[in-house]
Amino acid sequence: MKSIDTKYRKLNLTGRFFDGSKIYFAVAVGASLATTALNALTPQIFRFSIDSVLGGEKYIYLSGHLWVLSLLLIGVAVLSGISQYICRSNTAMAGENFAKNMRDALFVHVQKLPMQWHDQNQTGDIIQRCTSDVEVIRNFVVTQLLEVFRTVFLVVISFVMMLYMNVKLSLVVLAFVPVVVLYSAIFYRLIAKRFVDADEAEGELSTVVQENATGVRVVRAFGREKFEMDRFREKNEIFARLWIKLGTLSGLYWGVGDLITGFQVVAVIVLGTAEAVRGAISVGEFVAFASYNTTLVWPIRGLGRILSDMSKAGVSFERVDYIIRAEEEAYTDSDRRTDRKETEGTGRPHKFDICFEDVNFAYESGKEVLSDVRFSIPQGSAFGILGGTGSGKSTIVQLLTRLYELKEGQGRICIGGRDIREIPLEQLRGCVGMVLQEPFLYSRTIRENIGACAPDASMEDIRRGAKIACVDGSVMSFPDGYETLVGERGVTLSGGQRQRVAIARMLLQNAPILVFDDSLSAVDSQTDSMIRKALGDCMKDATVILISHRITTLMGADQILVLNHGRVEEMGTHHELIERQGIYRRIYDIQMSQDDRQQMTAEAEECREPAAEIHSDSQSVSGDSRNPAWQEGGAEDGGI
Ligand SMILES: Nc1ncnc2c1ncn2[C@@H]1O[C@H](COP(=O)(O)OP(=O)(O)OP(=O)(O)O)[C@@H](O)[C@H]1O
Repeated sequence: MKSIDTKYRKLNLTGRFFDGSKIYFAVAVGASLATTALNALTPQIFRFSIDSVLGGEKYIYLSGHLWVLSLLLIGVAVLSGISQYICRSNTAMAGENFAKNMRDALFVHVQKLPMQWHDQNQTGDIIQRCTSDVEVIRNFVVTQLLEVFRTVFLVVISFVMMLYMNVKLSLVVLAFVPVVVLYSAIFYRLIAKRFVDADEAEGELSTVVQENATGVRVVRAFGREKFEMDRFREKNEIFARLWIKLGTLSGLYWGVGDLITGFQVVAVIVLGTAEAVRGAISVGEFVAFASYNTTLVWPIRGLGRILSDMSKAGVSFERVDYIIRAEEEAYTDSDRRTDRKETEGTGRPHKFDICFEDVNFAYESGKEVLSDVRFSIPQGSAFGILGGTGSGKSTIVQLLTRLYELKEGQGRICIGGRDIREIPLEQLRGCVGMVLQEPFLYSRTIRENIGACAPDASMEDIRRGAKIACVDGSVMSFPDGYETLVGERGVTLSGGQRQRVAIARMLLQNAPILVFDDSLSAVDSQTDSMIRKALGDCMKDATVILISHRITTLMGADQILVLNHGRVEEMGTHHELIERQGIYRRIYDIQMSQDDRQQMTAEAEECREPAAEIHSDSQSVSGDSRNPAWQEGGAEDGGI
């Protein structure tokens, strides 16, 4: 039952990806059959040509018309060439369309898969499923499937001709067919499992390469080259060994196959010669028969290749289907609405206060990461979150944007009084601008990176965002300015520059809720303070969530939440928390040694006379002090 279901899914999937290519495929099949039919005529022309010379009385009428046979041969060759061309060009179009549809569908689907799915699947393996597996399927569906049609037609047509010429010899040929088919089927079963192993080994090898290419700095910094080389060698060894086994098996298949077909050809030649000597068959007929036999032998032998390709394609189908089958992010009823008008209760929220109500959360691994988390953030205020590594700070913002979903009974998160599960995902995420500690930058120019979320942004807008994020000066110092190409994941920029480019990108998104997830960690305290001041100026209405390990980054927030092992330990303003003598106070004391306090005072003084780059950046940030909370933070920085 399961296998019928799987086969049906495969057919369904194939049909779906053939959209727009069916006509090309049909023309290719038609042209291939025409070529086969034309080729089947050639042995008959040879037969009549030979018999007209050697065949005596019976064919005497042809001897004066050999030129007609020559013309026929030329005509068949020309027509065969034309139909070959039509077949190949249409096959290429059908194949490329098919693969394109498949890649499109996979890419779009992967975009919609939940974070849990991405957590459980390796990037290298996903890439392989979307590229080489698609190629294997394309190759089979377009090339081999066509071959199946051609083979069946060729076998039928050749066999009819052979039967027509000599029944006894035809039966000899026929006797070998089940042997070859059975042999191919056994081979197919043997090889199928090995293809699964080889494909999986390739996925693992790709993952090692991908991880090393992206993590090259870490590998070098920790001197992990040898370890990584050994890891690669091990995977490479397994991969090579599996393909060698496959190659050996294939060699055995073709060797034994050659032997079987060799026997068949010998049998036909010996018996055919005897029949010709006996006069039961003319020399021309014998030559034509041998020719049909040869054309018949190869496609039947090719059945093994078709079956082995089928097994490869079957494995690749499973792997691609694994992605297609994966459920997309949990969409609520409101997500499915096509009418995205801003009607009450369905569209984008109108208010942006945030409320976490008794939130408990665990990832797939099962351990509870957040327990009874309860807090609210009024619209337009700044909210700081402080907590140790792994205390659940990032989880809070991942839940806010529904990158991970709260299940029934795990509490509620509201924006503007509405449960976020009722807000369409697109609208929800459009409301929240986020900068991560290690922001991802595209391998494009800085201008394109900053404008990535705002396609209509002008150069002026881009520079305004960059100035607020205090990165305009650095960018302008590059020879190519905003056209500077950022290497993969921004490797040509420093960590702090990457964070600031990401902040500029977020600013252009114009979101009413802004989340800074430890996103000022790579900039120095002075620049951190400058950026916060500039942001405070221009983001007066935004609801801001600041996550940081640095008390100076958080102290100006209206409320600060201290998270300890997923629980709310303390909450209040900086002054309240200092007075409380709890964890916050202890961290404050550790971070603010007397020396630091003095240094901070000096830095704050300097802030009033910023360094060249920062000065030029900050000067361009216009406006008065409009976000009291943030400005207060700046003042406190200065005041200590
Ligand atoms: N995708 C995930 N799948 C499973 N567990 C996760 C996942 N993301 C985080 N965790 C676990 O959840 C806990 C909280 O992680 P989280 O990233 O929220 O902490 P954090 O306070 O932001 O830490 P840091 O300050 O180091 O960034 C950690 O124990 C972490 O291992």
